[in-house]
Amino acid sequence: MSESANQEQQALAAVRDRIDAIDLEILQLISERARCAQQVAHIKTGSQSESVQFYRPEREVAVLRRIKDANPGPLDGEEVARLFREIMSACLALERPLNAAFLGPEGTFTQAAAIKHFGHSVVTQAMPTIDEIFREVESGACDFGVVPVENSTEGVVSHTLDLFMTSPLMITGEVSLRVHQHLLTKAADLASIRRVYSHQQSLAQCREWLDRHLPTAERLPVGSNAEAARLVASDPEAAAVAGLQAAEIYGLSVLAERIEDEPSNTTRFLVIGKQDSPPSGQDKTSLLLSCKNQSGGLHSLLAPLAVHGISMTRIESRPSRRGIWDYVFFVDILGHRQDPKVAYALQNLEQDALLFKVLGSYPVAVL
Ligand SMILES: O=C(O)C(=O)C[C@]1(C(=O)O)C=C[C@@H](O)C=C1
Repeated sequence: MSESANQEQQALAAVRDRIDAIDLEILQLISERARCAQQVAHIKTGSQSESVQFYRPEREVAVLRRIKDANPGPLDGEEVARLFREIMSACLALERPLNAAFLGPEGTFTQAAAIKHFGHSVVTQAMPTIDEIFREVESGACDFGVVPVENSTEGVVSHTLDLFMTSPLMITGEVSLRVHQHLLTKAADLASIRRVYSHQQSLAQCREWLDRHLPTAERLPVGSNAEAARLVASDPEAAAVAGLQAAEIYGLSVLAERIEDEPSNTTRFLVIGKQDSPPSGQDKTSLLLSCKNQSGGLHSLLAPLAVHGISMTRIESRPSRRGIWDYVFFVDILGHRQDPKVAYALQNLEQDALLFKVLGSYPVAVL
């Protein structure tokens, strides 16, 4: 070995020794943190309160925001927050394992959203439909559910919004996920593909790519992308539009990567549960409203938001199913329903609205 190669080996060994020592220190500190979480659980279990809440969304975002603010680098803030997300997830599982229902089968973007929000220690439970996610949480069989609500390319998932009209569940969190779609198959080339399966939203997100590269293949909408991947695993003339997780789970190869028409394609998911979240300092509130069907009705209904200086981040209308041309509005505003300004505005809104329901206040997503 040359002199310079020898020096390089020694330098490398010295840094690796330092890394080994640091890892042991990190391990000691993580273990100490986990013991603190056990103490928290002990205090919570002994409390007089009727429903013990192990999962505290407002505390979790406070921890993640503090870590991001204190991050000295060189790791990126998002990256550091993701690491702490996992540490907290493991600590919570030690207190009490949490389970979350998602739109199955295994490998969907909804499952990825659940893991992004709760960390890998959450026990995810696949449900065949969005309705069943709601039912599973309503019955108490699952602590939380994760449902898709809107996509930046394709717009709202109207079925999810419709379910909020009748469900007693509340929104306790939101998750945004960059969605990359891939063409997964057992076929050797594009020419062998006769059928393309996917969820209808995903087919729509890749419409231009499919028109260009697979113009004659039949497009077959199914319940989820992962379901499409499962079907394709036994059909050599078919392809699925789905995420990488599905390729791994169903043993498919990726024939084309990132085939979504919009590179910034993002899907927003909501976390639903029996309670919403206490204030975290940076929150959103989702409302379900309807007004009298008369000219200027919506304008005057929303006036209290402007009067109290509250920002509206989203409004969607859906047929109310009470009569034709009768609509309900899904409105997101910045702030928590317990913030004084928001509370006043909501009081005024409630007086004028035909239908007024707070779907929940929840922390603005950190990751
Ligand atoms: O602070 C709490 O209430 C905890 O239970 C601890 C902890 C954490 O690990 O920091 C774990 C789970 C909760 O969701 C929030 C925070």
